[in-house]
Amino acid sequence: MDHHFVGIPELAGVPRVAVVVDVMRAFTVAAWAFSLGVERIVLASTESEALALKARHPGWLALKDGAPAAGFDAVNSPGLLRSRDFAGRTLVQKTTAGTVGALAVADAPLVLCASFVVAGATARFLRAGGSGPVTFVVTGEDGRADEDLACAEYIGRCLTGDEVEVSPYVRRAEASRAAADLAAGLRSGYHPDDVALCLEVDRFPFAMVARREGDLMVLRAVPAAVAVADLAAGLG
Ligand SMILES: O=C(O)[C@H](CS(=O)(=O)O)OP(=O)(O)O
Ligand SMILES: [Mg+2]
Repeated sequence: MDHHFVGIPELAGVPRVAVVVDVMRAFTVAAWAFSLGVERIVLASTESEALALKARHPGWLALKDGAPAAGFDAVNSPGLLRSRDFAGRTLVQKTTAGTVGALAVADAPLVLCASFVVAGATARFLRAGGSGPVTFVVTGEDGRADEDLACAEYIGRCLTGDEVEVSPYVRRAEASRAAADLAAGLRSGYHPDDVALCLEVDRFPFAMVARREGDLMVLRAVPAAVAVADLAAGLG
């Protein structure tokens, strides 16, 4: 099938089906947040928008990448997040690449956000819906981030339904510049386990679907068994 792999600056027009990939670390973090009880993630375009949303909605939490900052409740690190309890909370997320990529395709009829921890569920969700050709948004390094490209290509191969050996894709991600920078502690808001946590394949059984809800772009965890048609009917 004719999938497209594009960086954020290359996006032209509105894709029919978009899978936005950020392995390190936005959509690994998002998946961990859902596993820790977050009900929905609101994707914000700026840090000030994230803080304004939090201020307008008592009980909401805000997360951003980079160093911890006043007003934010968490950073973009799976290792730092995993001991938290977010039961029933709404989390506003703003990062450099991942959330920007998802907002760039907000008008697409179907948007999934993905990383290795939800790769299998993402592929099963798309196959159950018979999605057809997918536009993979490779969010890092203007489309050249190999951790994102490897994950996108892996999901693309899985869409054929064939058995796909994941280890070559994980090795590429492990050798990526983002992994090296993270491992060297060059990125802020970091835990030493972050690279390993971002390279776990299929840790979680859900896909992550982003949709406009009013004037917000909202990400939700959806069981892979829920077909696209059911989602459209509001059963997701
Ligand atoms: O937090 C991250 O890993 C990055 C920001 S940086 O490259 O580390 O400065 O953001 P993301 O949107 O998750 O790629
Ligand atoms: Mg990234």
